[in-house]
Amino acid sequence: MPQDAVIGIIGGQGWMGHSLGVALLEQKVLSPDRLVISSRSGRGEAYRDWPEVRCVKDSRELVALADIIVLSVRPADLAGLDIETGDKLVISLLAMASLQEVASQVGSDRVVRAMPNAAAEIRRAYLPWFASPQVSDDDKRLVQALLASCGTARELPREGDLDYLTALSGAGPAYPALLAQSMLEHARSAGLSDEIAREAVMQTLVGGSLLLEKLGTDPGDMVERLIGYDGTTAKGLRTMVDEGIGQAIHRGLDAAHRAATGSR
Ligand SMILES: NC(=O)C1=CN([C@@H]2O[C@H](COP(=O)(O)OP(=O)(O)OC[C@H]3O[C@@H](n4cnc5c(N)ncnc54)[C@H](OP(=O)(O)O)[C@@H]3O)[C@@H](O)[C@H]2O)C=CC1
Ligand SMILES: O=C(O)[C@@H]1CCC=N1
Repeated sequence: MPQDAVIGIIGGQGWMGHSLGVALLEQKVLSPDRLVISSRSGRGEAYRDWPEVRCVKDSRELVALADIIVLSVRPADLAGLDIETGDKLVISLLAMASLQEVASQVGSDRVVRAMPNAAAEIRRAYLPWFASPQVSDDDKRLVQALLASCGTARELPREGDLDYLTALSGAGPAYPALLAQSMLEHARSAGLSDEIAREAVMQTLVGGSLLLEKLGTDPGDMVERLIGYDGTTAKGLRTMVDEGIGQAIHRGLDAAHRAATGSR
């Protein structure tokens, strides 16, 4: 990254914006004097440890101060952004807004679409991104370095893949939370105390996910291995599969994907 490049995050007090801003500062990818953030409600608590971070209310002021602009407002607020970035590099974190929509809203052709997820808060997000043809190789290296501060960043070959991943990885903790909620309800109804039920569910999900990550094999192999073991777990797995858990997940991802593509 150019030593003196200033990054501006529009919506930098929000959930994704502050996760990225704080990650960049904590990992010293950026010094605080090179970060500018904007939010209509002014300076919040997110940057209290870095008083050198400039916080402005007017995003046009941010655009004037920054060399690279990150858009982290809600999709519904995109049309209300009254900014003109010239040919500055713009990185949009917005769901649903295409490269073309972002480019025409801000007036730059150098646009990257990235899709974080809420695990950016603990630097464990998956962050796929897609760049317009006007984005140079140097720009791409910089984008990769900025996004990698929040987890695993990956350039995609097609914009459509980003719409798909908005539905899948963009949801972050949502689908694990749904599974956890259902397991927790069941454990409570079986008479376990809330404390033990929560501990059991969380340690099972976290431990199981870490093991799958470490093994690096197809998760289907683990399902088959446990079905082959033919014990208690096999009974649970077979019943869940027969009851249509696979179809329910596919239909849910289809619905989220349709929402992510909007009218495109
Ligand atoms: N949350 C998530 O899990 C994920 C979110 N995303 C995407 O990230 C983007 C941000 O989402 P998220 O962080 O959750 O949203 P938040 O509502 O937490 O943050 C949005 C921020 O934008 C600010 N804002 C709105 N309009 C303006 C404006 N005109 N100028 C300056 N600041 C403005 C708001 O502050 P104020 O009202 O004070 O201006 C707010 O702090 C969204 O587009 C979403 O699609 C992507 C993946 C996951
Ligand atoms: O639910 C949403 O709209 C946000 C954006 C993508 C994932 N979460």
